[in-house]
Amino acid sequence: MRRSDRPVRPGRGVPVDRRHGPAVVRRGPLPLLRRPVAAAGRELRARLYPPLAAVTNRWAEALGEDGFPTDHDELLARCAAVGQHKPTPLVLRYGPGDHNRLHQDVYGDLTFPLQVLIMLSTPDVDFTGGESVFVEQRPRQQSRPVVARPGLGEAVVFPVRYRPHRGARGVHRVQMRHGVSAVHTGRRHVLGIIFHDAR
Ligand SMILES: O=C(O)CCC(=O)C(=O)O
Ligand SMILES: [Fe+2]
Repeated sequence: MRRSDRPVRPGRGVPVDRRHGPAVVRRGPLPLLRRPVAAAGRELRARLYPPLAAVTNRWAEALGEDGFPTDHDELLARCAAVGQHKPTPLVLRYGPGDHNRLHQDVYGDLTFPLQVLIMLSTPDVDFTGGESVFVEQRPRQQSRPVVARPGLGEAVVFPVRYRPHRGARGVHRVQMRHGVSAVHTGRRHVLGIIFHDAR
């Protein structure tokens, strides 16, 4: 199958709730992906990949897992070999009331462990609300939230599923999910870059 510029699927991740009067309409943040954005997303993805692969390979070593190729084309070839052909970079648009439930962007057997979001709007000017939320789940502990408010053009790099943590009994996985708190006013645009393709 040819890789296309179409978004993977509407509202990557899990749908958000959006209230229209008395009815609750469930829909995801609107995926907007036009050709130039797709091309920019692909180039960014390839250029951001090598230093992140170096980090994930240190993680893999610490956790006793298999590592990842140092070249993004090689990762995409491995994705294709397991049926993951669809490109995943996506521009998401959130309007008032839109949010994104806590989720993990896993789209097949092959998951590259880090992903990136790049803020395309100016917080407090273009929108209010709409914080990026990350929740860590450590074994036998209560969940720990972390909130990020990237400015226009700023990026956040975060784990797709888990990160290594050195505890008293060695290195273990700390699970992580991410989402977005409700946008109160305005429009919030984000470029989401996931390095593995989707099934
Ligand atoms: O809009 C955001 O801050 C995060 C969107 C998201 O779920 C992603 O980029 O995977
Ligand atoms: Fe996501």
